[in-house]
Amino acid sequence: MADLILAIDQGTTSSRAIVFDTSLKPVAVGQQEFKQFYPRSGWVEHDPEEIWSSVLATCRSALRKARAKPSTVKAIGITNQRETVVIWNRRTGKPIHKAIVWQDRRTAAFCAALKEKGLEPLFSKKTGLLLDPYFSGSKIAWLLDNVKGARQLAERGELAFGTIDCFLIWRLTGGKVHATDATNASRTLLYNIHTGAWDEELLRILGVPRSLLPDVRDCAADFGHSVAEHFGATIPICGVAGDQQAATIGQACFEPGMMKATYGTGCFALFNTGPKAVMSHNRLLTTIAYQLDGKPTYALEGAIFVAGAAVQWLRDGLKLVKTAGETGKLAERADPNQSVYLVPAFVGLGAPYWNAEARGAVFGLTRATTAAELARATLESVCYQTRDMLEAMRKDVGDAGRTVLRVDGGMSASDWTMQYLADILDAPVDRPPILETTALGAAYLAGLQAGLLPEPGRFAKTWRKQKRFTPKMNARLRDARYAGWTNAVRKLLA
Ligand SMILES: Nc1ncnc2c1ncn2[C@@H]1O[C@H](COP(=O)(O)OP(=O)(O)O)[C@@H](O)[C@H]1O
Ligand SMILES: O=P(O)(O)OC[C@H](O)CO
Repeated sequence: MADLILAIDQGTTSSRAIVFDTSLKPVAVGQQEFKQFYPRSGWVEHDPEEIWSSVLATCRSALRKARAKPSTVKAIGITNQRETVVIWNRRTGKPIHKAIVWQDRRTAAFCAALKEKGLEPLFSKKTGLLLDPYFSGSKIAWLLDNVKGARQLAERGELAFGTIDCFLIWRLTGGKVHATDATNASRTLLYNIHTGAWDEELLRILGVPRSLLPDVRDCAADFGHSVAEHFGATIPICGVAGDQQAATIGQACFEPGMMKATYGTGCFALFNTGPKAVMSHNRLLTTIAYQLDGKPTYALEGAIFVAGAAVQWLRDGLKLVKTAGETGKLAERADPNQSVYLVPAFVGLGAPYWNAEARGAVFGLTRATTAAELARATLESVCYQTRDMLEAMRKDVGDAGRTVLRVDGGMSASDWTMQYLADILDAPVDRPPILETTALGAAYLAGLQAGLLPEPGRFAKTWRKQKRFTPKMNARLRDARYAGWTNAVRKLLA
């Protein structure tokens, strides 16, 4: 039987496992949604035990569907929702609390207080990030301060922190390996992206003991072996990257100037800046896109918290549609003369606004407004937010920002949205045949390390587009539509 690679994609709303062959064709998929906990307004938690059991179940299901003999699975790649924090007891392996999810805003006041003290430039300079509750650092501090006895245990070296990749590696290796990769480390607010080390000064400011933190490795590296009881054989774990970085790899954005945007729960655009860390002057993030052979490649990133999540809200909250896919058809029926704008600030606004306290609003409603206009406004909001990000990027990198955008993720399946995106950005939008580029990126990293797949340059040549969306809207209409959006955001933030 031919060799196989198992990619684990642990996302915000579901865990997926995809078995790939060594030409990176998906052979079988397992997927399981898990529970979201919203204990208070703006708080979002996951149960780490459910994350673990869903990962095990989806891997086993994908391997079963692929009829894979355990000995033919040569490598495991892991990609994950980033920033989400788990802290567990090193002796028992038990988490001390639920995972605090990247969308969680409970540390907004804590971050604001650090900003008041003028500390944001220091954090930005070292980590490329902003003092926003989005990132792991303030969530770790919250757990240490709010879970009884946690700080003492941490100071005695009895606790371990990890983003989801790290927690899964710990569990898969039977507690032998406490490690993460440079892309996940670069999202914590604790990791110096220039020196490639945990930063003692930032640890001190946030009150995080060094003993909590994992070892940081390349994206293609030795992360230990999964113990045999999980999948019937010991399998090397050798590819790890945060999901947005894995999508950048899966989209083969290896050259400076290449850009991808992934439309899942949120939307995250990464623009490759090569071996140079470009610091944004326009409220974007600087992050590690990937690290191979000890050399980091950097990216500018725009992060939007709500993209597909707004479509889910239409489906599950308002019950305007039965499936996410119906929103495109509904939007087509909308009255072109109505100017309805939805600003989906359900958990605040990310790039380039970074307003943790903002909440969503709809503007321009009339008696004539129907579900169709609301659906259109929802899909459009994702495109306008991408334009906001791109405007900031173009200011940072000039005309290099006027590039083709490679898209992926569940929402990129919507032709209506992708055409509107090309129109509003005034840039071509390319969609590959496989929208699961996140898992593909993780599989590629694992296959690269296992010696099954070629170096990035040759892998990039295999990238194909399924469809290009070319801008068709006239400039006057584009400017008017976008001006309506910026006006709506201004009113919301006033
Ligand atoms: N055809 C579609 N049109 C609009 N939105 C869609 C469509 N298909 C899926 N989505 C949205 O995409 C998201 C799922 O994408 P996915 O990449 O699986 O997300 P995640 O990895 O964040 O869980 C959901 O929020 C869903 O509402
Ligand atoms: O789970 P996703 O695909 O929405 O991605 C979440 C991001 O990694 C958060 O930074």
